[in-house]
Amino acid sequence: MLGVAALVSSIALTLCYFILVPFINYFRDPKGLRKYPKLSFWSGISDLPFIYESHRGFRSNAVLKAHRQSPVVRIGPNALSFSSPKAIKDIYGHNTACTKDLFYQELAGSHFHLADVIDKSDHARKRKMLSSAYAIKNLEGWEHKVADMTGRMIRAFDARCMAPLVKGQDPSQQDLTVDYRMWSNLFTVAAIANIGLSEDLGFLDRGDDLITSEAADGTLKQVHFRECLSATAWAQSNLVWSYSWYKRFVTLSNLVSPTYRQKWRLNKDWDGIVRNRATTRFKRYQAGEKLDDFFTAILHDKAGTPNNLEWGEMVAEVSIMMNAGSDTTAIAMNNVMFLLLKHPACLNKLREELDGALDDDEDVAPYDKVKHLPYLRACLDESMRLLPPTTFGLPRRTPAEGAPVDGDFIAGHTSVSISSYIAHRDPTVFPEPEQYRPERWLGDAGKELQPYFIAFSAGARGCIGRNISYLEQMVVLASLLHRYEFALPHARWEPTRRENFNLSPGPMPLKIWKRKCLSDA
Ligand code: HEM
Repeated sequence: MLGVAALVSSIALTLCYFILVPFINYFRDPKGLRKYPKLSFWSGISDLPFIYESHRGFRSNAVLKAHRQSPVVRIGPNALSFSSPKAIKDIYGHNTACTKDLFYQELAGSHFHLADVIDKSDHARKRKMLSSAYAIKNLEGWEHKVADMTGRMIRAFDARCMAPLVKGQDPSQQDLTVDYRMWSNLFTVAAIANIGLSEDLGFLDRGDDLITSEAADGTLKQVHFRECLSATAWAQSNLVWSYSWYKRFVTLSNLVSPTYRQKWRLNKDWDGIVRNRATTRFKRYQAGEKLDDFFTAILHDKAGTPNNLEWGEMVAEVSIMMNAGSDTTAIAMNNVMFLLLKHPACLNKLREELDGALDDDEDVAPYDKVKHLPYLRACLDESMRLLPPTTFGLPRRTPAEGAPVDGDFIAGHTSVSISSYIAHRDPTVFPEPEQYRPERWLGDAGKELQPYFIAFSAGARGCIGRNISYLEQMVVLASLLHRYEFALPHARWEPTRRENFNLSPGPMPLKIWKRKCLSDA
């Protein structure tokens, strides 16, 4: 009898917690959020509709459609999405009163890293520690590492070159020898491992991403880097949106879903990859090796004074470096190649610029020769405008006393965000936003667009790695387009795309052959 009573009361309590309390809160509306249109009928009551959209694979596109009705959309009981470019400064600008939202805390490991730390002074400490390593003046120091990786990519691509494509024909299946999505990712992981940890992963020489993962007990095994990182992003980006329930969702998904079980297992392997990178590099430091890389900046300042970080914090910084430092740039590289192949007039114009700047026999484009090429930069920026690698609305939290956003007063402790995918489609700033038009970035008109370009976010929490990313993107794209021709499988070919935290394209098989003018030279 007692058992039945306990069961009934726990069901009643659960129903009350999940249904009654959210309903009451919705109608009480203490923050005045009910006036905003909702992403879906239930979005004011529960985060589950947003979690459902995540599983469908392209949240930002669903939010974009909702923004056609309103510049502010309620995407969860406590979460607003903005679309107006005016909201950028309020949410992300240098003087914003908003902080990173609880989202970052939920996803953090035992220690915060530069990207997920919430406390502003702790962030300032970390950013100061790492800023010299990432500074623009240090790019020269990293250029030879990027050049080395580009040279290896060229060797791999030379070996996969086919006979030129016959005009008017599509490549045959066996001629599609380069999965550019994979190769650009092998490149960025290998490059950041070299720049960040002085480690040679050999990915570009072998053409695979096999890497050692180290369990907490020291057991080692070989895993695939891309599979582990992508499974982690898939699972986390599906479930995190109901912050207070996230940890329970992780447990539950592990119990009931074989797919999730597999993803969380790969997530452990991802942690093991990071652990092994950190322990491997630390052993070299202990052995007295003096290495010029980001890890050195984590260990001590330029004068050699130790930073005395806890081991967990060092591992966390290695984690964000290997993650943010590889996935985003690889997506950007893939997208710009795709868009240029889809827009031959832009590709020809870029080739003309590159051929004017580079010698015929130059394999790897020297950064000095390409860094100021206006059309190259315009092609990259237009690609990151149309398809920003990181598409989701980066969640910020209003301060306790509330804050103005886009002319509205938003109550305290509310989650606010603006997705770059949406902001970059504002036709008042970017006319014909769905068109790939690098020309819009040229000259003074192009400079005026910069405050509305948020692929790297903005303000104090903007991307610290953007200079490294431009270095990699420019050198690789210039070198490859100068040396090769590429063809997509056919004229209407499109990649699959899934939005985890980044908008991740699927494989992009290409045919590749040497450019005639160069092979004749
Ligand atoms: C196309 C390439 C890249 C894109 C689109 C990109 C985008 C972004 C964005 C949107 C943020 C803000 C994240 C947030 O607020 O949650 C960010 C922050 C960050 N990015 Fe990047 N990123 C790129 C390349 C890189 C590279 C190459 C590195 C490292 C080498 C890097 C390291 C970081 C770090 C550490 C942060 C946190 C900065 C802070 O909070 O102070 N990123 N990035």
